[in-house]
Amino acid sequence: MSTSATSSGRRPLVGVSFKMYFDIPKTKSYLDESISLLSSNLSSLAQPADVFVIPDFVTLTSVASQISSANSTFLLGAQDVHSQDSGAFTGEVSPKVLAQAGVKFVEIGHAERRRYFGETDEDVANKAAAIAKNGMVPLICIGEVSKPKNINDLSISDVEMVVEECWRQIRPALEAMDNQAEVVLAYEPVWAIGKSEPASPEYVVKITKALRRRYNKDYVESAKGRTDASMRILYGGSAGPGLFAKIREGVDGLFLGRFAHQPQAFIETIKEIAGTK
Ligand SMILES: O=C[C@H](O)COP(=O)(O)O
Repeated sequence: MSTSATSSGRRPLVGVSFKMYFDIPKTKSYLDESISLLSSNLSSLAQPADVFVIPDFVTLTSVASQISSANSTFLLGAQDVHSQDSGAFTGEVSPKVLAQAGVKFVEIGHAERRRYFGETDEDVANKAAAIAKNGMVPLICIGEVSKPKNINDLSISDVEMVVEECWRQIRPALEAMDNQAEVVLAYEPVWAIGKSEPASPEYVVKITKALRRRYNKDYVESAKGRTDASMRILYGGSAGPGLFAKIREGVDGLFLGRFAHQPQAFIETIKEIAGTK
């Protein structure tokens, strides 16, 4: 796909994480089918989009080989990383090695890593800086833990409270990175992950628009040297085909999980985000 930007200056972005759902044969067959489907649909896409897949660490290099031997436009992601390039950190994975393996996006701060493995905002900030230093893009997951009580009738201060909770998770990372570094925010309300349906489109648009306003106020208009184009926002949390059109006002794409674990559903969602001719 070409690298030209959309009118917003931000290229659409969509990707899927396999979390720990796929075994080795499933990862291979999923990629084979998705690569073939994407390549046969590529010429019908209305605009260029960045499309990534995030396998587990064991299959990362074989997925990289599958992508490159098929000359596919898929980009590679990783589910986590350590903040140091090398050292005595048994069981961890180096950002330098991920970059050597061809990784472009590194997911950090996912709600499951925060909840089960104690990842903190400080860890996320250190990892974000290491990812950017190694020439990759941090995909920083943020989101409020609890569903607001009056979700269908949010006041300005309700929205501000959610944004504040998210902003506490992202600010240390933005401060730790070079101002020129590109970043992706995956806004995933924790209460909407792993459910049968996503947060309501109205809610997602309100929060994601407010997140972008906050970013522009704090980092673009304040002359901190960041640009509007250097941060893309994705929505994640039980997202799938049919959602993007309803929330496109607030986001640059989707971060998919279970509802893109069938290649056909993944490709359908990519087509919705890039548009078709
Ligand atoms: O990493 C992806 C997100 O956590 C969403 O997962 P899900 O769509 O299966 O809820």
